[in-house]
Amino acid sequence: MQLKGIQRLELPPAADMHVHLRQGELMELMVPTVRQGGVDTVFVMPNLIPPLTTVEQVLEYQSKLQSLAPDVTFLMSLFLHPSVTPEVIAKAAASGITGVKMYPQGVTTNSESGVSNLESFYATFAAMEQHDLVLNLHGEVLESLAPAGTTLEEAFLPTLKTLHERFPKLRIVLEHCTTAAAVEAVKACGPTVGATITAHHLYLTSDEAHCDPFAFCKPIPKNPTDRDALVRTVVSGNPKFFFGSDSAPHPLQSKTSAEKGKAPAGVYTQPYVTQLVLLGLEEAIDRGVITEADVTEEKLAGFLSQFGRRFYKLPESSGKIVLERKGEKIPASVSNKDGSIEVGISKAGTEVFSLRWE
Ligand SMILES: O=C1C[C@@H](C(=O)O)NC(=O)N1
Repeated sequence: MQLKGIQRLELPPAADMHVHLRQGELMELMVPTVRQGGVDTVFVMPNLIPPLTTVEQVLEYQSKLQSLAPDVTFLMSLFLHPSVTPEVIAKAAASGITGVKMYPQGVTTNSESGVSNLESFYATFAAMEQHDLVLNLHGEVLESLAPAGTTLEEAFLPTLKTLHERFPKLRIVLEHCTTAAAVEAVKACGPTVGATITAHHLYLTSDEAHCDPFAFCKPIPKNPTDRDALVRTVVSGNPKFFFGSDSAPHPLQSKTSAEKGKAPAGVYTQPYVTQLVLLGLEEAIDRGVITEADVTEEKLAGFLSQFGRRFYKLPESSGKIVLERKGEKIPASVSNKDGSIEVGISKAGTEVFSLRWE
């Protein structure tokens, strides 16, 4: 296959192992965009207001999502908090909850009740290891804790190693990894440690993220070398790395009216998420970072669909998505019927594959 020249491409539906679907009216607008982007399975983040710290809250949220999209599989997570005790973990496992997300306190959107001391959660992690729940890490330290010259993500990597050594059977996902160093750190761990890679970190760098509010997110995109290391990882066929878009919608108004550098963090990619991964690879071919021969259907299916399902112990999807070049361009935004909520989409105006389900 020659990605740049190909007119039609068939793939298994994507499994997007890191999504923000929000709540209320914004959730109602977001949920239908999951399948629009070619995705049939999502791992849903719990950083709502208030954060989802009880099994009951998570199950109630799941049933709302499920009623909005009966044909999507919603894998659910708890927000790591002192109230998530080993007893809560046992109950979560019995209720079909998949994972627990760790947000360092204050590092990103709705993470004010996040974690300031990981060691205080070791009993919870031991229970997660015992009940086979996944630990999902927002792998960054607070700016005040990062040594000069190190990224917030690189400063977190020793913690990943410590957790893996201490809990070798605990499945851990380093979410939305953005640096070559993070890729190497994940490779150095055993098979219980994996990582998600987003679409937008395959095409954004810090230059764009600092001047365009629609490219601003956490972790901040890094330099071209890091971006290109992520692209190479996607086409490497290494099953430790799988797709998780971190699609993070914020009302357009909050992005455009914020003072420079103060916009809420989050890049919204969900309605075109499969196409945006392909676009990231196409741009990398143009830059000479990878070649046409590096991108095969097998590797795309592995990264987008199979590796994530395998890590989460799910069966493969029986569905199919078809991507065709028809001159479709990404619209500027999605909005609800009465226009009261509008969310800007990443890479608006760019020509991408059209996607349909078969
Ligand atoms: O980790 C996160 C959270 C997300 C959000 O908006 O919830 N936005 C981000 O950019 N990164």
